[in-house]
Amino acid sequence: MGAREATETLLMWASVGGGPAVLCDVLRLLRAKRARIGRVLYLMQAEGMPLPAKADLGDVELEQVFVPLSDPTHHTVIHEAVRARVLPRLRSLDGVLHINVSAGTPAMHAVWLVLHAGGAFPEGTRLWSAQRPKHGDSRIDPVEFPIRTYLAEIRRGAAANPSEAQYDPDCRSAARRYALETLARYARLPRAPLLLLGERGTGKTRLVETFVGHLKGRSNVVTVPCGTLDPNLAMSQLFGHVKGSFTGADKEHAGFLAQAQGGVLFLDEVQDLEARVQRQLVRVLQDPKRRFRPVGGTEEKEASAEIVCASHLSLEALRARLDTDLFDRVSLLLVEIPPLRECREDLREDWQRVWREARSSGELPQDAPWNGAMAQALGKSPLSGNLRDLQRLALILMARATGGTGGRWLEEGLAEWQALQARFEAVERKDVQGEGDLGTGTWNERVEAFKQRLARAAHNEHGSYVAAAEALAVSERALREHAKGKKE
Ligand SMILES: Nc1ncnc2c1ncn2[C@@H]1O[C@H](COP(=O)(O)OP(=O)(O)OP(=O)(O)O)[C@@H](O)[C@H]1O
Repeated sequence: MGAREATETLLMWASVGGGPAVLCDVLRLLRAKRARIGRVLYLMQAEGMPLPAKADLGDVELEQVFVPLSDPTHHTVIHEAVRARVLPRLRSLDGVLHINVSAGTPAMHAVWLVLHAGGAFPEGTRLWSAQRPKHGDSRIDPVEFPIRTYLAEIRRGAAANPSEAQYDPDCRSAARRYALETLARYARLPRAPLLLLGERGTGKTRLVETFVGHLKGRSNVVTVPCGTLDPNLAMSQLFGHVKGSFTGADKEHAGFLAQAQGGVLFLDEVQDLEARVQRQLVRVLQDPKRRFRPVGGTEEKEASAEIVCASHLSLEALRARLDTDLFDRVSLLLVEIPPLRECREDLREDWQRVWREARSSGELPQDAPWNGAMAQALGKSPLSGNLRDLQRLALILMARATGGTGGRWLEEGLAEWQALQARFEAVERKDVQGEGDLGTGTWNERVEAFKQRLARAAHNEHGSYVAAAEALAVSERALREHAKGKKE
């Protein structure tokens, strides 16, 4: 078979014990399995290891890749070396990649399998296990351990113990790095309530459920989207109730706070809690043991839970919506998660993460598509829906890529996303500016209401009160006061 026809690649370690004979054996056995190997990436731990004779290789091109290993039995050392020296070479491959996992130490086998499970190799990669017994014939068998098995294992582990931080604290943008570093510092403090503010879709919920839970060493994170609590039952939903405490309470109910015992109670959109619940929470927060009384109960219970709150509102708007005592207690430690438009240096990484999560089919590329037009479109979009705008783009592109709409799916999908974005951005602007609705009341009340909307719109447009005040040549304080609806 000529090298021009053969498009498949074999990747394997140079066997220290077996030498070139192992490679020739593997090539022969793969050929018998109808693999059309035209190229071999031959990984060598030390320079000067023997190579097969040209005649034994025939048309197969051999590319030596020197991967120095200080310790070939150490998983981390091997993993790092392979990531740095081998994976970048795989970008240029066409055709199927075959990997012989058998040559090398057990640590090397494990690294191939983990990389495969993590999706580091091109779609369609085949793993092989080759054996050369002292007696009898050599053989090569497919590694029968499908990726799904690993992934299921990883997901099971992650669900039971979400210890992996989803955010990369080494992010590029100064704004996000500052926020994450502050969050990490604060989250390590036991029993200190934490408040996260950030626009919708900046990933607050995910951050609390993974990063904060992990930093606090508490895997049990009970998330309560406060707006979903039933106004009549909110007290019981949060603090529980005893049997018979109200009509329909035919058995005792523990409530979210008790469920978060020893873990984290995450109150998302905390301003949506009704006033009575807010008052009750004040009591819980001022007690280091987090004691509370279930509805209808006489005895207090103790929930040694950490409390984290989040809101998409600005600090000013949150202050206006929360009970003052509650606001004072939950806002002791504040972290503001910046919107994506203030972290554009991280955009490509964010896009890659969102793509990987949204990727629903093995037919789709593992790596998020990227070109100049996309960089430009994403770079200039206000991305007011934050990660959700990226999710929309991923879904539009995926629908086109899998829908058989031809080769221009990327350009056409991008144009479709831009058109939709324009619609959503317009809705967002109207929402902030209250376009078409000039309110009711006296002239002065309407003027005040209008100033409030103007101040909020300026904040939204410029990303912060400082920037908005500078652009409009007004004092930052005045702008904040207007946004709060406070008269001068
Ligand atoms: N690091 C991440 N990588 C990929 N997707 C993410 C990441 N963080 C969050 N997401 C996804 O982005 C979306 C928004 O995240 P999340 O719900 O955590 O944001 P939020 O700030 O709590 O917004 P909202 O209050 O609107 O729910 C979710 O669909 C979530 O799954």
